[in-house]
Amino acid sequence: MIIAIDGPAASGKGTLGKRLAHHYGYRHLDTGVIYRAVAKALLDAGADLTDEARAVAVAMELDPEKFGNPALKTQMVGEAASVVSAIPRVREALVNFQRQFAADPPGAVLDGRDIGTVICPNADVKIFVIADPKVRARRRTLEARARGEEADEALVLADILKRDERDQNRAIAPLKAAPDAYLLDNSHLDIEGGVRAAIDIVEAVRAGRQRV
Ligand SMILES: Nc1ncnc2c1ncn2[C@@H]1O[C@H](COP(=O)(O)OP(=O)(O)O)[C@@H](O)[C@H]1O
Ligand SMILES: Nc1ccn([C@@H]2O[C@H](COP(=O)(O)OP(=O)(O)O)[C@@H](O)[C@H]2O)c(=O)n1
Repeated sequence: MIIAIDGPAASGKGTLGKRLAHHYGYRHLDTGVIYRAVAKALLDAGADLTDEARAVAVAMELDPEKFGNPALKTQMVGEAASVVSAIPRVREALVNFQRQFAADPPGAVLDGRDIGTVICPNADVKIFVIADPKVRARRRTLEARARGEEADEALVLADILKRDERDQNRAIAPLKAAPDAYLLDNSHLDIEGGVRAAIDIVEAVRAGRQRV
């Protein structure tokens, strides 16, 4: 089974993806880290984020072993990721890796922006996670502070809104819910509540299929 989770910045996709994968014994891929890794490599090299040839070359040489690097999680890298991810050839260079990850047994949970629409349009279950922007900003701020970073909630909110706007309006693979995605509003749920709601969605889809 393939579970696709999409949604805006800091909506809780990664948390749900990880927990769902654990629940079902599947593998989990946070696809945001892939774009973050491309962005960080360009930033580290002092390269222009819009240098298409260079960005594509970096995307083709990514080392998945390094996707766990905590330095990928910063706000600056997230913002840069949103710029490089709008380059069509960068996205194309990363499609096969993601689809292969999704296809490998025993099953997979992928979270990102275009999983249900572009990467895995035939996913068994698609969930589009949303949460009030202020709630997302609060949670992301607490997360950054827990890592020991300084974070101003108003600036975090501005970053989230700017990234959502860019991700929704780009020409290729924009952030949007697939027509057959289930909406999960995480604003007023704690993590356990969100996980239960997501499992309920998966189980409802499975039960519906068995009836057919
Ligand atoms: N339902 C929730 N209640 C409280 N905090 C949450 C909830 N879901 C996620 N979080 C926290 O919000 C932050 C963003 O969640 P994350 O899963 O990283 O989002 P995304 O992958 O969409 O960017 C994390 O610090 C996470 O622990
Ligand atoms: N499938 C994906 C995942 C991320 N991205 C881009 O990568 C950026 C960082 O993604 P992320 O999922 O790590 O961001 P957060 O929601 O964790 O803040 C996003 O703002 C998108 O521009 C994308 O274009 N497609």
